[in-house]
Amino acid sequence: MTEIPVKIPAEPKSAPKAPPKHAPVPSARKDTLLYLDGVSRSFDGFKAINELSFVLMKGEMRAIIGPNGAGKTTMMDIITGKTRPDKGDVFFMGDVDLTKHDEPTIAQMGIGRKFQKPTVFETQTVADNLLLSLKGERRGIPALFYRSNKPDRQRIDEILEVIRLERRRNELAAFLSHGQKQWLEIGMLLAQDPKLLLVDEPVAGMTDAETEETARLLRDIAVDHSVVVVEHDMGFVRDLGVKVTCLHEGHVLSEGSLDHVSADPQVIEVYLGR
Ligand SMILES: Nc1ncnc2c1ncn2[C@@H]1O[C@H](COP(=O)(O)OP(=O)(O)OP(=O)(O)O)[C@@H](O)[C@H]1O
Repeated sequence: MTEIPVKIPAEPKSAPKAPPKHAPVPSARKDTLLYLDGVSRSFDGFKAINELSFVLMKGEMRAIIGPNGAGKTTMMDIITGKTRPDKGDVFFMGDVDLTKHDEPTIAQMGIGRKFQKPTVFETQTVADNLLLSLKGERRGIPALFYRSNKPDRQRIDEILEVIRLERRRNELAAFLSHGQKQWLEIGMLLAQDPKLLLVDEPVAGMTDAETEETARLLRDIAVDHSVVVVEHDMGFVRDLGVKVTCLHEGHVLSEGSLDHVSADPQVIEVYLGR
């Protein structure tokens, strides 16, 4: 009997390895949430940010201090995409180049910013302010027409507890004190489930008791969030109990514990004016 030749398929050549989708994160940026290096930005020839390097690790809370005009706001503007740097690296979560994204995209990526002045919806209740801020499809739907589901209500309850407003949940935001409006706005940021919260001068205009409570509130939030707080109030910064970065002329002048920074002769000279 004639054997039918069986054609044995040739062994497939091992497929060439596909290049990794993303280049590996350089070790300097590994585990960083924010990584700024050599960042500069001028306005009409004036260097508001000058070779700024700043690193925030995942899960860290940092306080940023510095005299007026030190570049704190411009730094936040660069991180959030409001201002483009002239040069330098700005990375989020190790490998996301923030200089290539616009402001709405950066917010979507999980960088939430709270400006100094509270901007809550005064004619809505405290709970509805949070409901309207929750991440998801309900954005833009008037609270009146949106039926919250159980997970939403649970999340709102959790946030109300963090921001110390459980007992005010059904009151209009207009009736809150200035400090409570600030807390509500922090809660509205939390409702967006951000990876990083940037909080600009949260205690300006607050009573002493509110200021002390805000330090506790931010410490609670920092247990499971990364936070950058820009603040002038040194008592409050001390209560935060975190690493401090002092900016001056768009550059890091000193960094470390508040005791270390406030004992730095350069800081004493330029910041404390002594
Ligand atoms: N859009 C702009 N055009 C021109 N100059 C600007 C602009 N934005 C910031 N500057 C200048 O850059 C410098 C840094 O300003 P920035 O607001 O970042 O400082 P800051 O540390 O936030 O100050 P403050 O504590 O007073 O808020 C200031 O001299 C400011 O006048």
